[in-house]
Amino acid sequence: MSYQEEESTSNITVICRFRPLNNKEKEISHLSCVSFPGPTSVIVSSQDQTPLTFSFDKVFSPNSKQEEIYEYSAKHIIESVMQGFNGTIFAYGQTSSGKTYTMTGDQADPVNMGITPRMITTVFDIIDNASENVEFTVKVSFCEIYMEKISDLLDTSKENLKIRENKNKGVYIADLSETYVTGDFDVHELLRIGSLNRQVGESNMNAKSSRSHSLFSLTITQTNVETFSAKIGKLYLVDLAGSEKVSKTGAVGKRLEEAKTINKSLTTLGQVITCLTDGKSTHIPYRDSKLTRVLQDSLGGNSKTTLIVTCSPSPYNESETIAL
Ligand SMILES: Nc1ncnc2c1ncn2[C@@H]1O[C@H](COP(=O)(O)OP(=O)(O)OP(=O)(O)O)[C@@H](O)[C@H]1O
Repeated sequence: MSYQEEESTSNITVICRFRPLNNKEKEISHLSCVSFPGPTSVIVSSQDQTPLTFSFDKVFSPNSKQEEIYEYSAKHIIESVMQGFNGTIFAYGQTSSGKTYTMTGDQADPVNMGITPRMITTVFDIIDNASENVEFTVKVSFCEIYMEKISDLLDTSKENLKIRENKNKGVYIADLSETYVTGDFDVHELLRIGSLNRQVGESNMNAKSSRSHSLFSLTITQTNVETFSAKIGKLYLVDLAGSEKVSKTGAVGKRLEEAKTINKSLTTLGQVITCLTDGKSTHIPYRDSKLTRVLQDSLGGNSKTTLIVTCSPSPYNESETIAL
């Protein structure tokens, strides 16, 4: 996916976040291959070519805090979901670039907490402070897409679930469990349990690498008890499987097949986002992967999307950083 020198249209915000160098990278070199000339651009230096400048709606350096990322990427999405629209936040990047840290982080630590737990808390703060005329119901689903198969992370007996579409529900996953919740504690607990069920594997670059795309969703229905008018907003929080160069991750056999499937679905996501942002495409290839098909109603139309591209600042990963 390439996002160079382009402004995003209003419904899709693309930000880029660099994590600090990790110990393995420091052993190779303490130097970073990136510099930040301004809040919306990054320069990636390379040994072989002239430095390249990339522009995003916002670029976050390795010093950035979880709270800043949340404020910029997520707050406007919650407002939109509470008005009855759909919203999606993705983290996209190379293995070990900080996707899970950005999306989930340390749920128990207020400083290192990622976007998802912060959003959960905010949603229930808004509900608690809403007018008494409005009744809310909130339901949670959590699934993963692994090797193009959808499994329920909140009920592990449900595997290979099918995608369906009808006029009332739009595109949905048949039989996926939906758990009604009454407070943020319940949702944090479901997030914790579901995360433990996620497919992980070991690669050369990350001992607990996420090999699936995980999709955590909150559906919020608000009914005005005087007028009986209702609005429904759906929020998807998506932690994508790592994009990677197969040679570097040491993938063979099953891991190689995983990597190919992951890279194919990420390519489709890139194509869908490019079609949505260029404003010219008449055909959007949602059906080319399960991920984009499931998210069809949450990517196009009136929905709001933030794509967070996570990157390593190390020269060791410079070619992947440029490729993103
Ligand atoms: N911004 C950051 N600040 C501090 N530590 C970070 C940051 N981003 C990532 N890390 C740390 O780097 C390691 C790898 O991050 P993480 O697991 O989030 O990567 P990932 O992109 O989700 O990888 P994978 O695709 O393999 O699952 C973790 O130990 C994480 O805590």
